[in-house]
Amino acid sequence: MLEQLKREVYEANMLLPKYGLVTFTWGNVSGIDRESGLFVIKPSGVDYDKLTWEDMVVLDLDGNQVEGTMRPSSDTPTHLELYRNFPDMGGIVHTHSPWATSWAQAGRGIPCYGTTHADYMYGEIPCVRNLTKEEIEEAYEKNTGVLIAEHFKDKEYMAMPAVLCKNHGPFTWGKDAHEAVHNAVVLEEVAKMAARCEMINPEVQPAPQELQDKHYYRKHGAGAYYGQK
Ligand SMILES: O=C(CO)[C@@H](O)[C@H](O)COP(=O)(O)O
Repeated sequence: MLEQLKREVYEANMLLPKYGLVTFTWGNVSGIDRESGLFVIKPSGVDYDKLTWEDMVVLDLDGNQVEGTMRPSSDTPTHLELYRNFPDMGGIVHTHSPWATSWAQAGRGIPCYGTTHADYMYGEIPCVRNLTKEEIEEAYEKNTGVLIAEHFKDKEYMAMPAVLCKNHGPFTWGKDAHEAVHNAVVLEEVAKMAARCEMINPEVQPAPQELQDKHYYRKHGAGAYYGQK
């Protein structure tokens, strides 16, 4: 079932250690087949050097595991919540990449200080609040997705394919698993540059809006914006 998607999602997962976004078994990538309403995700706790494409787990949008013997990623409920709320998302990545996770732990969004950021993400990369004690106890991973969905409701979420979850880490997305990983790599680079930028100049200001617009729209076309629809 969904062999091609499993291979794509497996290859996307293998890019996480390749680009230095994960240590040990941290992180996970999924991809969805909108026609069947089934998505594929990495199994939980499996070393990347032991992972195979046949290990990928298949679930439906009710969260039922329809194929695969291994336990799906512990973050599956978050991926599921995002796929259910955002129809243009074709692939989702979660990592603990160190620079992006540092901004998440600091509870700060990442301002757009330059064109590298502006080429991919329109404006400040948001950091959403902590979950409440009740939200954590009720359903931590699901409510992480609910929180992200609340933030991006009625926004052009594909113009800002990244979010930081306070005291946790980043999630990114794209039209497919590979684009979601590309955005995860960009996020980590941008997080590193922004942190260093503030170290070099604590008074640094975001890049002029016209420069941000020029770069974002040149790459994505006019009309794609991260604001109210
Ligand atoms: O965010 C977390 C843990 O805080 C997860 O991303 C783990 O780091 C990976 O979990 P599995 O995908 O292996 O279940």
